Amino acid sequence: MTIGVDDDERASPHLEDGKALEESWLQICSRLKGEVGEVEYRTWLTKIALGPVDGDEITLLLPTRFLRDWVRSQYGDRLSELWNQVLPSIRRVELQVARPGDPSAPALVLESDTSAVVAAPQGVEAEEAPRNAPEVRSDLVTALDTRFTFDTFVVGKPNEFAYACARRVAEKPSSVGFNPLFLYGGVGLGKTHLMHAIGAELVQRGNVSVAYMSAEKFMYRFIAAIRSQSTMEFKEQLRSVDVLMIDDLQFLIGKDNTQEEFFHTFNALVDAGRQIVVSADKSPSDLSGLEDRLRTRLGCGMVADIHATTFELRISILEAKAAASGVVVPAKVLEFLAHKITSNVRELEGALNRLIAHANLFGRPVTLEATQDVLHDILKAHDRRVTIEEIQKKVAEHWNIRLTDMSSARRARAVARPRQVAMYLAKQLTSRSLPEIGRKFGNRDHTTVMHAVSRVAELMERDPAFAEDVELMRRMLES
Ligand SMILES: Nc1ncnc2c1ncn2[C@@H]1O[C@H](COP(=O)(O)OP(=O)(O)OP(=O)(O)O)[C@@H](O)[C@H]1O
Repeated sequence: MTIGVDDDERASPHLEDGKALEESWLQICSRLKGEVGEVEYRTWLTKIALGPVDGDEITLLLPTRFLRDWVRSQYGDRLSELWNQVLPSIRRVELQVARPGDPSAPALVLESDTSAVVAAPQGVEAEEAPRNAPEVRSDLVTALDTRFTFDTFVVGKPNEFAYACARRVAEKPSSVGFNPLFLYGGVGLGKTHLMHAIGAELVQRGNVSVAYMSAEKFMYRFIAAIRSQSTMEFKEQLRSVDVLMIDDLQFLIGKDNTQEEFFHTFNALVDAGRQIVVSADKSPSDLSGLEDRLRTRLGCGMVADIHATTFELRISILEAKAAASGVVVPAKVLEFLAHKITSNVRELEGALNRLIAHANLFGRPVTLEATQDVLHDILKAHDRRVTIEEIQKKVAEHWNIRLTDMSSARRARAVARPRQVAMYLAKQLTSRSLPEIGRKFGNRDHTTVMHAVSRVAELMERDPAFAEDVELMRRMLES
């Protein structure tokens, strides 16, 4: 991290003036903030304190080894460049750890003493550099995506519980009953978004170290640490954070050693009062393939699921994203997309983004016709091939009624309710009109179908068990 500067290029040092040093640092901080963004800056760079200057070298101090390594790997070169630009007498930047909690740790007072501009950091851990020592892996953490905040997360029935839990953890990490927070749900429904939002919120409040990574990354880092015989450093880095978030935990199924390591890290952090947030595609009890003791511990805090989106939520998400893009997308187009693309938010967002990009590129307004044209391939892939007959058959089987009752006149609830569900699913999963659906259900009127659709939607809102049943049915039919 040393950058060379010719002697004659060096400006006269102003290091006898502590203020110059402080001002230079402020200037550097402000430039870094502009370059890396507020969230990154707060997460990593506000933890840096000025250390002593020795000749042409300045020492910067970080509270943990983990932070030092991270800052060194991500910002080391840039810090050197900036120091040299702002204060050319500085040619080298040294990063050191000032042990937290050490009573002799430096007060980091800027003095206008001629010999020591900054109070000597007595608590500084010397940079150990034994030959052949393994490199400490500092690329443990994935930076938070600044787009994924609570503000940009659209809340609706299917995700309101998970959202409330995430907010709670961001406000009061490690509260009883919320540690760990386990978020689960299908692909592309917002688990990662919520985790990043927790991270962003915590970082904004300050003074909390947050580590987010996928379970896959966790495993690769762990393997790399074993290979380079640096598992102690790996453990130390992980265990030094206040909040650890691991995404897509299902990846650890069948990876016994990594699970074991994760289990110990998990216990160490929870025992030390740190917060853990985990996401997966299934609930802890359904993650067969994970060790029992790990599943048990994962289910000990708060388990929150994110359900498949409803039409209303898809519309709200599309509205929010269209508004943020600045492109006018007519309500008809949004409704069309929300009807057609029901799989997950990622695909819905992808389709809208493509429309918006197209509109921007050609400067043409978004119309229903243009949408069908631009999204031709996506819409084709989403064309539902489920038939009303299949729906009737599956629903009848599930609720244990006769197939003929789908079109019979019987009105007993045990028969009428499954029939309504089948009508609801027919509306959701096929492109048939209400009268067409009615005809398939014993020549019923389209208003009967309309009533069935709204009745089922209403019941789903009121009764989560019923909603789960219907959702399950839908997924089975779609797959
Ligand atoms: N409620 C929501 N409001 C706004 N955007 C959302 C919402 N839910 C999901 N998204 C967006 O959808 C995309 C996919 O979400 P995300 O990556 O969080 O899904 P995931 O559940 O983690 O999926 P995976 O299982 O593939 O990891 C992201 O761009 C995210 O911002």
